[in-house]
Amino acid sequence: MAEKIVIALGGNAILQPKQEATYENQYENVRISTEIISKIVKNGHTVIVTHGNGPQVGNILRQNEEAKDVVPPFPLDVCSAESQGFIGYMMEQTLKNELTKLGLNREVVSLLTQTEVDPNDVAFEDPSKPIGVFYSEEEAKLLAEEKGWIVKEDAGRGWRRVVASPEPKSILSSETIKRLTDDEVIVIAAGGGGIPVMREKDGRLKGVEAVIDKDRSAFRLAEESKADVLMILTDVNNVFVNYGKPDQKALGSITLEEAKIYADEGQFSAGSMGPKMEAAMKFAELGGRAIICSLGQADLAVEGKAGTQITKVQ
Ligand SMILES: Nc1ncnc2c1ncn2[C@@H]1O[C@H](COP(=O)(O)OP(=O)(O)O)[C@@H](O)[C@H]1O
Ligand SMILES: NC(=O)OP(=O)(O)O
Repeated sequence: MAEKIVIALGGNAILQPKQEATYENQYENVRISTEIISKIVKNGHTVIVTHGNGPQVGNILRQNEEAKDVVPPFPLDVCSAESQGFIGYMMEQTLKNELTKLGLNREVVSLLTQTEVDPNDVAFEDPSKPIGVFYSEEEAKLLAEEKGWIVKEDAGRGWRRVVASPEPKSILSSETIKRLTDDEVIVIAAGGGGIPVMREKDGRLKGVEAVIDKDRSAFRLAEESKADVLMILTDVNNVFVNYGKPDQKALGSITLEEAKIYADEGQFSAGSMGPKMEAAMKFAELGGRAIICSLGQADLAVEGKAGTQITKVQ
């Protein structure tokens, strides 16, 4: 059965933590991702692709700060737009090339997308979104002192700069995205969670200095574009219970009720699997099928043969 699938690509799909952030490295990673996505399209499904931008937006912000005496720096929402632009460019180009290789002549378009947030969101008081590269605790604390950054430990992987990450209220171009997908166009949208914007009292839009979590905005995108499937791709084949312990167990097909029990037990870490499971559970609550799996098993997972699959009822 042909389905409309929102595919959210994790940060690792664009840049692995130990890789240098060169254009070439990121382009090749994106090409590998789009090679797999093109197989899903070949199997007859409609896809909307979204992606993270944590490492990239952090690096762009840093470039702005380091060059501030030569070129005036841009605010974080503009850095977010820049990262969405360059990742979208790589994705649009590689996806088109991979589809052509498979003999598919499909239109691919990358939309610079704004995401509305609430300016009074409590998240502004407690920055939590890691961006940029990883540091040792010592380096991070030194940078925090020198540059006035807020730094935090990132899910056991090292220390990173953090910025505010408000909840996405709505994806501003979701109606257009829906129309394009109804017309069989493959859309890349809301990259990096979308550019955070707020509405002034008179209704005008204004940029907000923050970075939205892409798993949360992927849920909004799936909800608003009326997708059948929300698929979150990361670097593990499945979600696990007792992750990292000798008795860890991979989750296959589970119900929303089971997922809620595991979430209440604290099985999903706040900075990594937590937001993915939160998005997946919200989507399952709406009656859709949510999948969390690795990039390499994405096409199998769509057919229900891999990954963690969450639905309201089995
Ligand atoms: N319960 C769990 N099951 C599987 N992976 C988990 C779990 N808890 C934490 N993780 C970690 O979550 C990571 C994926 O989250 P993250 O690195 O933020 O994803 P991405 O950057 O791909 O969006 C995995 O590499 C794994 O180390
Ligand atoms: N915006 C965002 O969530 O990016 P990452 O997935 O790269 O952290």
